Amino acid sequence: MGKTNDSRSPGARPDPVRSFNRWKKKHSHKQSQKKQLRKQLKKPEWQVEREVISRLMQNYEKINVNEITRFSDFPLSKKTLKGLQEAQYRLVTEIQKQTIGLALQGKDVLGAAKTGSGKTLAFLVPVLEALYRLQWTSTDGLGVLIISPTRELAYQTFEVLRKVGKNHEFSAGLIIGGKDLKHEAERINNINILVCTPGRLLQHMDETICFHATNLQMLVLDEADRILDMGFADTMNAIIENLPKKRQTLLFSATQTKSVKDLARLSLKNPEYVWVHEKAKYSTPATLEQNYIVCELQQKISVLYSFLRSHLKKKSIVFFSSCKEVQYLYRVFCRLRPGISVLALHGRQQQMRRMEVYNEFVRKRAAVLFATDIAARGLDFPAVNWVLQFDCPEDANTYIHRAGRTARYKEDGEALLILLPSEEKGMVQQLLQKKVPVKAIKINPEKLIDVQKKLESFLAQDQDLKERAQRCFVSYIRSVYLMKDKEIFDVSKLPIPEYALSLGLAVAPRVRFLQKMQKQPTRELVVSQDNKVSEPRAPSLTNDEVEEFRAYFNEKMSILQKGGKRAEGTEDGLANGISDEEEEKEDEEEIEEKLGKGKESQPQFVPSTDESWKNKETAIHFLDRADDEEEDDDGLDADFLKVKRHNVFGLDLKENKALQKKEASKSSVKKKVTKVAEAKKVMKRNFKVNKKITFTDEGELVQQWPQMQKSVLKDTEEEDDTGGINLDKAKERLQEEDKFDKEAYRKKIKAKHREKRLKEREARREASKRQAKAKDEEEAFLDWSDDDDDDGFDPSTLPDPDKYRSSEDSDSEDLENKISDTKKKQGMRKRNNNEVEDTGPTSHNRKKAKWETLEPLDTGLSLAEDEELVLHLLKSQS
Ligand SMILES: Nc1ncnc2c1ncn2[C@@H]1O[C@H](COP(=O)(O)OP(=O)(O)OP(=O)(O)O)[C@@H](O)[C@H]1O
Repeated sequence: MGKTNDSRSPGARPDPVRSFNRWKKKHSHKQSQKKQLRKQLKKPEWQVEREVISRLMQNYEKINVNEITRFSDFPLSKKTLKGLQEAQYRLVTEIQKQTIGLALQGKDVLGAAKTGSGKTLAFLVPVLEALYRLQWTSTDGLGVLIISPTRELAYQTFEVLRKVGKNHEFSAGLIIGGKDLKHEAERINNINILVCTPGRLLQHMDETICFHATNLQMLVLDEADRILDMGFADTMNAIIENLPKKRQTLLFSATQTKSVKDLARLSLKNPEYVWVHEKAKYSTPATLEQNYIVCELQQKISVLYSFLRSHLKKKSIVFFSSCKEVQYLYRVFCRLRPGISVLALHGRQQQMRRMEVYNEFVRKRAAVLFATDIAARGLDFPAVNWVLQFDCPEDANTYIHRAGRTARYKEDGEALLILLPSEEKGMVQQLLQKKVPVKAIKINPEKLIDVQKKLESFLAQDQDLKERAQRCFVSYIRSVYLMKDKEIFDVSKLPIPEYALSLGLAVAPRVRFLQKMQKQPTRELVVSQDNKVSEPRAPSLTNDEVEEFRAYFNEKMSILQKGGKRAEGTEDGLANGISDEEEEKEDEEEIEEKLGKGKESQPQFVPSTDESWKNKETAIHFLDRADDEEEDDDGLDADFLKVKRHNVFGLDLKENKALQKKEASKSSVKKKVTKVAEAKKVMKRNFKVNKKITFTDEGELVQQWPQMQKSVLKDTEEEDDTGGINLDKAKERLQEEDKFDKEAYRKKIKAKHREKRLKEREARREASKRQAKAKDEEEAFLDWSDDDDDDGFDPSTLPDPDKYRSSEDSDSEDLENKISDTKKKQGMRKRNNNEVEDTGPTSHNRKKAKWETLEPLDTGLSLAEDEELVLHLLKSQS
């Protein structure tokens, strides 16, 4: 026993626990060393990304269009692919297949494909990849510019960009008109991808100090042919000037521009033309069924109403040529209650309203949208069944874009074009040339519902609607008049009175430009005849002519004032074809053109030596233009008119005189002369105001005009008046002056009243005198005591004391006192009686009371004689 086991003895096995712990320690140390090493070796994320990018870029060259069916077949970033997948985009469309590869390779691309074929993604994918390739961050500023012709299209593109690019870190911004410029200006510098309309972009380029595009990598023009056409020419040229020359440019449209001149402006480098459907049989989607009907202008509204009544469960877009047509017909159709919800979209609406309408129409399953051409291009409303072209489009391209709002991306759709008999031949020909398969169909007359009477009754009740109808009328005629293709659009063939009736108007409004067009030769004749007469014509102007003359100035001034504010919103007008802002712009151009014509024609008519003829000629030109201006007025709101008219009277005559004196070339801009300016002028010339001074009877001088200041503050004011006007003092002085005037007025009134009172009293006295005289003495004798009023007492009614007591003055005095005492006593008693008898004493009672209170008079006669006397007196009284 007592045997111990020594574990440390040599040869004994080591303790496994201890050795494990030692191993564990070593191992963990090695692991941490390895970890540290790995950490040191690990590349930064950007570096890894760069490697991925370079691998992707190597694959760009290997892209084989024929092998691509899906987006994932392209060498795209994971972030873009994820975004596409999440938005349910997997298979590529033809235009995407053919252009994305080229764009990834950095080439300039001109892409054209039918409407609804997916061109938006064809440029958005390369946009995202371009910035990804460059590892763009928010601090790098603006990298890509996407320009759209309309606000709605820009908004739609921006939404798709947000959806597809949501996994990228770039910032994207939407810059369109109708929002606060300042608000946009604060954010614009942090935007990497900017979706915008041309007008608004240029405004920022001009007005936002820190906005620049020096780092721009890519420029995209959606609906490129539209953006590069004449309408946007100036704006786009200015924008391009601000962009770096070294950049990639992508142009997309369903109707692509082939103009070398247009493309030269963009300085494209060996661009790749991709016309996906160039060899296709038709230039419109195969799933789109297209028909046209021919009907008279006056039938069109009834046709539209009948169409809507038979398509209540469908979603339709109806295109009109001008905003005013949309505005009027929208209201009328809302009142007609066709049984389907009616919406309106046009360039005159507020931006918020436009967005609301856009979103509402996207959401609705069945509805009809009345629109101008702002909705013709690019908009991707889902599930539109019908596109109706109420007014003939400007050209075949506009037709294609309008019709393309239906039958998008493999969906079906139908398009119906309404043509006037005069438009049929030319338009159908154009469409066939453009490979648009349209078939003529006929209206079923049994299904046609005539709404003219209803419209007439609406207008009879509603003045505002009537005015809208008039504007609609003029606007439509003008749109036809301004169309370029005169083979299709012939304004002289329009049934004008019938058209007015169809709008509900009993009388066709005067369309002055048409009248002028018809009268042109006559006017010239008149002028040349007048030319032989030496009498100036101006004095023979009628009042109406003078009014028109004034209206011309007014309109001209308003146009000149508007001049500087046209940048914003230009895109909408341009997108409208012939509508809104474009209408106005064209009006302005027309006016300017006529001004120019006027200048040129003046020497022809005006003998240079005869000044009066210059005046006459000026008047003639103005009247010409006033004709046109009324046409413009049709397009303006009643408030503005009021404002304009208000301006007229301050300007016209001065303008007239100035124009008569100066040459026509200098007449375009006149500075408005204000009353203040005129007053200053007078002050400068040191003119003195005439005074009117009169003399009083006392020979005092009284200044009657200008009125003299009377208040005490006068002197101090004069002392203080060292320079300028002290407003506070002037106010104080006026208040004092006011008090002074009021006091004087009060005194005057008081004196007047006093005088009146005195006159009245005098009149009363006179009347009572006359009354008294008229009564005989007896009566006067009996009545004297009845007189309450001391003033009314007439001493002449008393018996002449001289007759009885001529020498007894003291006695007579006593008698008088007696009488007065008696009178006083009587008066007192009478007052007492009055207090007792509410009803008041009758004259009989009063007399009785008087007799009762009289002291017995000693006549010196016997009682019998006294009685005799009394009886006699009583008899004579009765
Ligand atoms: N690869 C795709 N897969 C599925 N749907 C697609 C694809 N590409 C586009 N689309 C859908 O097709 C519709 C039309 O696309 P998009 O608006 O880009 O046409 P577009 O060619 O630009 O038309 P437009 O000429 O009228 O402007 C959209 O609804 C879009 O979501």
